[in-house]
Parts: sequence; C-alpha cells; structure tokens
Amino acid sequence: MKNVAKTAQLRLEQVSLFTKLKNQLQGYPILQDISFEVYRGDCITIVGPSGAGKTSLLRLINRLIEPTHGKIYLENQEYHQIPVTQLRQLVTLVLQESKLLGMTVQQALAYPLLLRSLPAQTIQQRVNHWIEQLHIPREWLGRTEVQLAAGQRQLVAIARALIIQPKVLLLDEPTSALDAGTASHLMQVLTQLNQTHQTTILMVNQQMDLNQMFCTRLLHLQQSQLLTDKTASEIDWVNLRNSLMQAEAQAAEEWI
Ligand SMILES: Nc1ncnc2c1ncn2[C@@H]1O[C@H](COP(=O)(O)OP(=O)(O)OP(=O)(O)O)[C@@H](O)[C@H]1O
Repeated sequence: MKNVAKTAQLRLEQVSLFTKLKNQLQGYPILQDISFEVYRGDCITIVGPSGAGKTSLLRLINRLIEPTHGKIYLENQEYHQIPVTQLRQLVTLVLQESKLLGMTVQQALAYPLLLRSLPAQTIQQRVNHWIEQLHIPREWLGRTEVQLAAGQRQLVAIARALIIQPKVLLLDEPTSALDAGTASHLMQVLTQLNQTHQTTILMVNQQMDLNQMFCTRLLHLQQSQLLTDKTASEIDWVNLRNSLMQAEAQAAEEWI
C-alpha cells in the first residue's frame, strides 16, 4: 500500500534499459522510463505479455544488469554505493532456471550460510526449518541437480534464497514448474513470511488466480513501459485477464 509518510525500501527513478548493439549509439528499448516505489512488506506481482521486460526488471533490481538511464535506490542509498555482494544478500533473486552448480541439495542450501561462517548446528537447523516449511522431502538432500525435476529444482532454489533471510525477495515465475497444490502451498509460505517478517516480495507471476489470491499490489508492464501500478483492491481482474490475453496474442502475432 502506498504511504507518503513511509520511506520507500526500493525506489526506481526513470529507469530505462536499452540493448547495446554494435555500431548503434542506442539499441532498442527493453524498459523505458520506469518509476515506482516499493515499501517494506509489499507483496507485488509483475505481469505483462512475453517480452514486456518483466525478467529484465528483476535483473536490474538484483543488479545483474545496469540501467542505461535512471537510478535505483535501496533505503535511500543509490545502488552504486552498495557493494554488490551485500546488495544481493539483502535483495535476492531466484531465477526461473536456477543451478545448484554440481552441489547436492544439502550443500547448496548450507553454502550461503557457510559463507557467513555460521556454526554447523545453526546451519543445519535453518536447513531443516526451510525444507520442512516448503515440504521438501529429506531424501532430496543427497540429490544433485540432474536428479531433480524442474519443479523440485525450483523449490530448492527458493529454499536457498529464503535461508539467507533477505529483506527483498525477487522471484521470476516461482510457480511455473510446480503442480497446483505445491504452487498454492508455496504462495501460502511466502505470504506468511511476508506478513510475519515483513519480507518484501516482488515476483513475476503469470498465474492470475494465484496473483488474485495472494498479491497486494500489481505492476503491469507492456511493450517495455509500466502501464499500471495498482493495489489489489483497485484491480478489475476480469478486465486485466482479458487485456493480458489480447496483448499476449498480439505479441505472438508479432513473432510470426
Ligand atoms: N541481454 C539481452 N540482449 C538483448 N535483448 C534482450 C536481452 N535481454 C532481454 N532482451 C530482450 O528484451 C525484451 C524483454 O525481455 P524479458 O525477458 O525481460 O521479457 P519478459 O517480459 O520477462 O518475457 P517472458 O515473459 O517471455 O519471460 C525481449 O524482447 C528480449 O528479447
């Protein structure tokens, strides 16, 4: 919910991203003039047709890429003033296709905590806590990436992000490879985390039924621009579904 009295946790000011093509001063726009504020405890979903710039927006906020123009702030600090590793511990991104880099699930979950030199007992307690929360069976702990299905990998990647307790969690289509029951359970866990720990969630999610049930705010991107920024109560879900379907069909036609 927007509140002028509160300080924004994240702020994007007129952010644009252009492709850099050889022999061109400026390529084509991926994102244009995007400005919005995110407040602690927001649960925001980003929607829009394929190619609208949703993943690019998350990548910018995780500083995997740099904007061509504009600035991004975390709690009033400009991104360039924050060391990248520190930023990514506070603002953590789970991509759609996450890798375990040859580690077992146990190793991958423990690794970010080992880097923080936490005692072995604390590490195992946190691993146990999150696998229980996400209903990850203990027998997965010994498996590597190739021994996991896409949905199982997705769940492990989310557990690995949650284990470091970020302030802002960025998720790119977190439920895309999950069955309906697991997807709904994951959204409930995220909502609980959002409500009890005020963890801010910013996710790309095309599953509108889940968005309608769980998100408190929605950003609608279209053709590299921010079309609307609305709270859940302001959204006409039927209208939104129709306009997304039309935009998706149009985007598909442009590809043919
Ligand atoms: N590194 C890059 N170089 C050139 N073009 C890129 C790059 N990354 C993304 N794009 C282009 O930018 C546009 C937006 O891509 P992006 O992946 O952000 O869209 P999206 O809304 O997440 O799409 P989808 O729903 O299909 O994942 C697309 O046209 C894509 O081809």
